[in-house]
Amino acid sequence: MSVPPLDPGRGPASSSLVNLVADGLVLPPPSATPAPAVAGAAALRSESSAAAAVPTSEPSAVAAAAPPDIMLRSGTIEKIAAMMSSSVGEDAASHADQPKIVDLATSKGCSDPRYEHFTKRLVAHPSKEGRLVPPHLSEWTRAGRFPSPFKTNPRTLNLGLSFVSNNETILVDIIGHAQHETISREFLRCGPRETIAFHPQTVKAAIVTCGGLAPGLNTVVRELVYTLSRMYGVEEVYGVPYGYRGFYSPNHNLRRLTEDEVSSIHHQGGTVLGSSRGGFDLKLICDAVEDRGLNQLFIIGGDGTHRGAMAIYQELRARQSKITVVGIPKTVDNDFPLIDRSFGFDTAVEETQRAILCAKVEAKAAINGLGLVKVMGRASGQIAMFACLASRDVDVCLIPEIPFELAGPTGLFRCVSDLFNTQGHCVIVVAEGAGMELIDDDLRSYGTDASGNVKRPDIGLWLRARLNEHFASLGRELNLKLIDPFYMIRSLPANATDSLYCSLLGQSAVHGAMAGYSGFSAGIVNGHHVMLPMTEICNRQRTKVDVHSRMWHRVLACTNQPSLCSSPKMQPQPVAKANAAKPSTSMDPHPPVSVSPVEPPTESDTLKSPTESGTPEPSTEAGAPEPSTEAGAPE
Ligand SMILES: Nc1ncnc2c1ncn2[C@@H]1O[C@H](COP(=O)(O)OP(=O)(O)O)[C@@H](O)[C@H]1O
Ligand SMILES: O=P(O)(O)OC[C@H]1O[C@](O)(COP(=O)(O)O)[C@@H](O)[C@@H]1O
Repeated sequence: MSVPPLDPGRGPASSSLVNLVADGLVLPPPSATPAPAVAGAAALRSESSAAAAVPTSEPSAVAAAAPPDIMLRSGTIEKIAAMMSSSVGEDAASHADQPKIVDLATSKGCSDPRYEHFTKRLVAHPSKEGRLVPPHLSEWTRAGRFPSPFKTNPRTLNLGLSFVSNNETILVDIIGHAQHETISREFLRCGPRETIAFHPQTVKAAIVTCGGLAPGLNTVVRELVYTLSRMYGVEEVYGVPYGYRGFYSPNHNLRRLTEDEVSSIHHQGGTVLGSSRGGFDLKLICDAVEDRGLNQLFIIGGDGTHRGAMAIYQELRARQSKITVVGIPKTVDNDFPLIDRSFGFDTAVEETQRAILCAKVEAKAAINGLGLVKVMGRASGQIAMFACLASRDVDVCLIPEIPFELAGPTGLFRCVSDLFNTQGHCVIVVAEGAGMELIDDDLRSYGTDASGNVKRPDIGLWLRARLNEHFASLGRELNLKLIDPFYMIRSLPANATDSLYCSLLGQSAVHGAMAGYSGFSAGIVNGHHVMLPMTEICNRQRTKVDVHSRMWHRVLACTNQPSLCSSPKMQPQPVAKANAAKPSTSMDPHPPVSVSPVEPPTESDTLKSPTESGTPEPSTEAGAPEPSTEAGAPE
């Protein structure tokens, strides 16, 4: 594929900020430099010749990358208010699009009642720290400045209309309160930039997929290849086999990825590149990247992968390499911090519903039928929670964030008995990390996987054994069917929603890399695609279900399940603040997989037998007290 000619012409002034500058309402940045004139495509055959042709100096490159502070002249608010259409005051979404016209210092002086809410509620963070801008190559190396090929490539000419400026941000904290102002952090918006940092013919991109599978991995890979190649004219894109180790392993070669090669991969589940856990060796990876002349890395993975990507970014930056490191968040568990949701989650929930329906059918067809469905989610109950809500066929949802008891008047055994009494059957969904507080300390974990994730006993098998034992001891019939769609829900190709999401993620990642941003991940926040600095991601814990949230209350309303835990010290703690940063910023070589959100149970809490830890149940189906059962070791 030939490289589209590059043209020095400027694109249309798409940003409202540009118009405000033109109108003299917003002061331009002191060092704002017009886009450089470029001789033409021939002059850009190599980046070095292009760099010579373009009057690129370090300060101007920085100016292009770092958004200027926006200063407002006094009285500006009124002028802007007068300029804006009357519809703006009525639509919260359009407010969110215009956060920066608010000046905290002068907002009180805004007399237009239409902007009262606007100034109170949607205030961009006044400090620079609140504007979470990802690093840019120009901060440590000589970044190129080239006009985007969108301006002249006949196939993408119209895309020039959708350029995004470095001043467009998305507010993170968007819930307004009448009583006080909401000061929001901002992320830089994704999208094609007018000026790019790489000449497309010099790009040597590599894509790697790490960790567990998620629906849509191949769709992301395909979109990365297509965006690089079709939108920018990049010719060299490589796939790294089997995760991080594929960068340096003598047993595997990088695989050239062309449009033809990847055109149909989105119809397959899994990842055509292969994936793995473990194998992260910072020096070997960075040396291999430099030796192979790679200059754009697209790293698709979860929180572990991102800690690795962050380390790679930091190391390459320290080496002053002109290499961008871009992450794309992946985890089927949907517990990646900051983003609205992770790709593949929707597909996984949809597939889980099928298992739930199957459980329901089996349960209803039997005397005292119990359908038990075990789903993924070692630290977070997101899949279980959303699948329960979506299917509406579940009686009990068990998640890692909420401890539960088996015996006693509020325990699971009693709850199941009651359901048999009232409706003759029941359906339970359990997330893999749930119930760990019931399992003896020595059996709760058995080592770690190659990435350092703690291995847990199978809660589905364990619960089945306990329930069977309990009902057998009562002499009461139980027909329990354990349905384990564990790997089935993540090995599918993406559904339509996830597929679209994956495509946009791939495009966002490429636009950011071509613009010269690094150490960031493309993600969706409040419905908009943004660049999340990796520091922000790596300083946060995985997202957990907040049991005091409205979403969990919806689950309780949907399942009608009682509290399954009477012990006050085992009550779940509120999630202090969603996406709250960890106190420490240090890299954690093997991040602990936190399963229990409450203080670890003491020995007396650990289940020896249900009756030891709970009150005997007052009645059985026949009205007699249920005898105790023995809790054995997990299977
Ligand atoms: N703290 C870390 N620092 C560097 N690399 C890590 C770290 N944690 C995990 N990795 C690497 O990231 C890759 C994927 O990690 P893993 O935890 O298996 O999946 P995920 O990224 O989905 O959480 C593995 O190759 C692993 O070695
Ligand atoms: O058997 P594997 O490959 O280790 O995967 C199991 C784990 O993968 C997960 O889906 C999460 O994987 P990631 O963290 O890599 O996204 C967990 O829910 C599950 O415990």
